[in-house]
Amino acid sequence: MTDALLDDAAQKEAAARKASAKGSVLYLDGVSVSFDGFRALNELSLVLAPGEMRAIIGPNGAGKTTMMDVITGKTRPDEGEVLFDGTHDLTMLDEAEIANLGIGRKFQKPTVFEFHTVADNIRLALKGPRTTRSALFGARNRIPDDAIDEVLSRVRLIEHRARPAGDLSHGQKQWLEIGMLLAQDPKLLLVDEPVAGMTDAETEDTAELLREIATRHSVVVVEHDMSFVRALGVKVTCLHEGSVLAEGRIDVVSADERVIEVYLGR
Ligand SMILES: Nc1ncnc2c1ncn2[C@@H]1O[C@H](COP(=O)(O)OP(=O)(O)OP(=O)(O)O)[C@@H](O)[C@H]1O
Repeated sequence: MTDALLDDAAQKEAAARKASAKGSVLYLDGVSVSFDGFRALNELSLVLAPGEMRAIIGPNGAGKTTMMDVITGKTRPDEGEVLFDGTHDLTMLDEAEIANLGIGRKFQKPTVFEFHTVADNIRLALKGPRTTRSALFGARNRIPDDAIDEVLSRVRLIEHRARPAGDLSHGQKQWLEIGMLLAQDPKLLLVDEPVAGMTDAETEDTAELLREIATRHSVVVVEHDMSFVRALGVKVTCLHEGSVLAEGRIDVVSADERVIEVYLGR
């Protein structure tokens, strides 16, 4: 292709992306973030459709965490647009405001309340006043057990409801934390490396769990485990040096020479 044709194609792509902002749940366009002159995100653009689950892959330092930090308001971009639901400009909001809009994030390490029961962990997370005290002794005691059990069934922990969360396996703690997020009924769920440290069986169950979750919520999941990403069966975005290197079906992305060179072939 000539330079003129390439410019034309890039402009058409940008125009199509712009048009897709309206109906999207998440829209990033030309997002850049620098740390001391180093570009962690470099004109990153990404569009997530309502109800879509997207897997984000890419080598260490590609910008995956920084992208999640920008979406959740932890990091402000130097430039670029970040829209939620086509209307909310996330670059103007703080972390609490973004969480209240319905964006939930699960970090890699599970952070459950180890000394509380599994059921009480969900009780704490269900909508209502936010202090632990009021959650356990006040308003949230009136949350019907049915609501708690519904979440626990979804995350496969119903049989463990009365156990202290600290007794759960690593994988079960991850599910409990996902359950705590689901209890808040977020519109968009951001999940960072959910299967790191899990057994093969737990990894398979987590893929199934996320597929179920994606029937009711939009999901962005960052993960290095390619068999897990394959099991999700969703569109994949490979980041490299802060930009999208390749995007599409996993079999296409994983066969891309550039993806093999910078990531999979290592
Ligand atoms: N607060 C910061 N200050 C300086 N540099 C940072 C900061 N946060 C991230 N970086 C740098 O930005 C780049 C992107 O980092 P990021 O954590 O987003 O990558 P990643 O794709 O999540 O990597 P990994 O797979 O290792 O988690 C890295 O080179 C990192 O060192």
